[in-house]
Amino acid sequence: MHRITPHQPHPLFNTAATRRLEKAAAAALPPHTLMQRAGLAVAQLAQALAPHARTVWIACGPGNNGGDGLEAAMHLQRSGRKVIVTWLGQPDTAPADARASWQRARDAGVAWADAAPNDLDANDLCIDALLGIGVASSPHSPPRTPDARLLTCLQALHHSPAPVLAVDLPSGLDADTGQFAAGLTPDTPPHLHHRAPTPRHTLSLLTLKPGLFTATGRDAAGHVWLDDLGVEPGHEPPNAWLSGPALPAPRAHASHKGSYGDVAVVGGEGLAARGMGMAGAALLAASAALHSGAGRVLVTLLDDGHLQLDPQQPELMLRRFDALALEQLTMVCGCGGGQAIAHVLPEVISRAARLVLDADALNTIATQAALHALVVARGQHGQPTVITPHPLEAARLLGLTTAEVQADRLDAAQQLADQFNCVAVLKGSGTVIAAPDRVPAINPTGNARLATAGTGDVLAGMVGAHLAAGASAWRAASEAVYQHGQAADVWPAGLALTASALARRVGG
Ligand SMILES: NC(=O)C1=CN([C@@H]2O[C@H](COP(=O)(O)OP(=O)(O)OC[C@H]3O[C@@H](n4cnc5c(N)ncnc54)[C@H](OP(=O)(O)O)[C@@H]3O)[C@@H](O)[C@H]2O)[C@@H](O)CC1
Ligand SMILES: Nc1ncnc2c1ncn2[C@@H]1O[C@H](COP(=O)(O)OP(=O)(O)O)[C@@H](O)[C@H]1O
Ligand SMILES: [K+]
Repeated sequence: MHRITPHQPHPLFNTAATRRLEKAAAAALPPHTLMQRAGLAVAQLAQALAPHARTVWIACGPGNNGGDGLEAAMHLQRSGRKVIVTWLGQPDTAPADARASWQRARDAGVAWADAAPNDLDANDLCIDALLGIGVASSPHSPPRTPDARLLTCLQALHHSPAPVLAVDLPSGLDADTGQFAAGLTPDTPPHLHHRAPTPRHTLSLLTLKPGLFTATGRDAAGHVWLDDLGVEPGHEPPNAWLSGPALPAPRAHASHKGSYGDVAVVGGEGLAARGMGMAGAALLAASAALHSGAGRVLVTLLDDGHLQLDPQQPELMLRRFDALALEQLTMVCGCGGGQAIAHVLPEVISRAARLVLDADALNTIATQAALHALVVARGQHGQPTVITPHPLEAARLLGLTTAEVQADRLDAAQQLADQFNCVAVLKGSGTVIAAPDRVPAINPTGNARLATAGTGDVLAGMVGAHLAAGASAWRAASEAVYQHGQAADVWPAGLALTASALARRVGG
């Protein structure tokens, strides 16, 4: 068993793949073995997380997730804990493994209760073994009204003053998408709790599931642990990867600014056009490219030559659009581009050597099929392209609603990559990186301090710098996304994270 950190990549397996692995492993082992291993792992982690707990309340659902909880209850009771179990199953209808563990918990003498004890405190522990990968959450399956006792237990776990250890998954969370099943979403989003959140842990069993790392999964899961129950994934291919850090890229002594490439940022509609000056977005992207190590950074502002120099960043070279040698440049196009970006997009998409499309470039492409076709053609000509939409921009590109994009972020990112024939970065908690014919990746770094205007522009500039230095579109996107999130993760407490400060720190 080990805690999952962003320091190395991990394969992720969805429910169907996990079920196949479970079936193959179970067939090769004596009956009940996997549940015994799962329950023991849960009990061991519970002891480690709450060594001084007076009471351990274990909420057990009717299926095998509940069985894991019952098995853990037996171990914890035997080790001298005060264990209270609420079991929503019935001996005559429970799956065979869960029934066997119920019997073992009974024999060990655990206490049974209909609901959570009302005297739990921060030193105690709750174990959430209500629902695991068996949760039926497909939007296509008929809506079901969850049973009242299940909802009461879920609420008790959600509002518990004691830390919560979830078995396999936070109950109700879909392992594939990181969204809660209908009717099982916690009532108060964590950011609206007016108290320090209680620690949450999830012990994922057999495999790590993608839903733990994207959409609402990160908040729900808390710290993620894995116990593979002694089962190797064998020939089962992962459905996604949790990204790891970039390989170090030492600079040769015999190198010069030309070795690290030229980035040109095009965007920043001027104030005169529509009364909405957006030069800042382009300057943020340019600053990030500079601090990420680009050899030279050019900036083309779509402001009719209003700004001639950024005195804060004299390294940035302002250029008129017609003075750019597009075929030699890594272009970062769209940050603060407004409507003005439409005039330059056809040329940029057709001619740029390497290209990052962000923000208003994407909004414009979403409305013009001819531009979409030009992006697709870049892939056919082997010209690297990365698109960096947030969920609303992704929805516009795909003709979906934001909710539909968020409902299955891995699938949405893959659709973007396939439809636009390029690397797609779907931003947000658990940013997804996808490319045609490649297993997608979920980024493990970053946090909500990034939820401030301009951080997306910073990311676009960073991707540009990586591309300019010679990385493939995939590497440029995944390394930049990782480093962008990592900068936020190590951000000093008490210091405001603003986009311009982030841009200055991204190079380490
Ligand atoms: N995979 C492995 O290798 C191993 C798996 N193990 C463990 O087994 C777990 C999977 O067990 P599982 O298949 O029995 O499903 P589980 O999560 O208990 O849920 C099924 C129950 O929930 C109910 N239910 C479903 N949806 C609902 C809803 N929306 N609202 C309300 N109720 C809903 C559903 O009701 P039903 O649809 O049958 O009426 C059924 O009663 C897995 O996560 C891991 O912990 C380990 O022991 C060992 C190795
Ligand atoms: N809650 C969050 N957790 C992790 N990353 C976040 C969160 N909120 C925002 N981000 C990141 O911050 C950036 C915001 O980008 P974007 O929405 O395009 O902002 P802007 O257009 O203001 O620059 C993205 O990289 C996104 O992944
Ligand atoms: K659970």
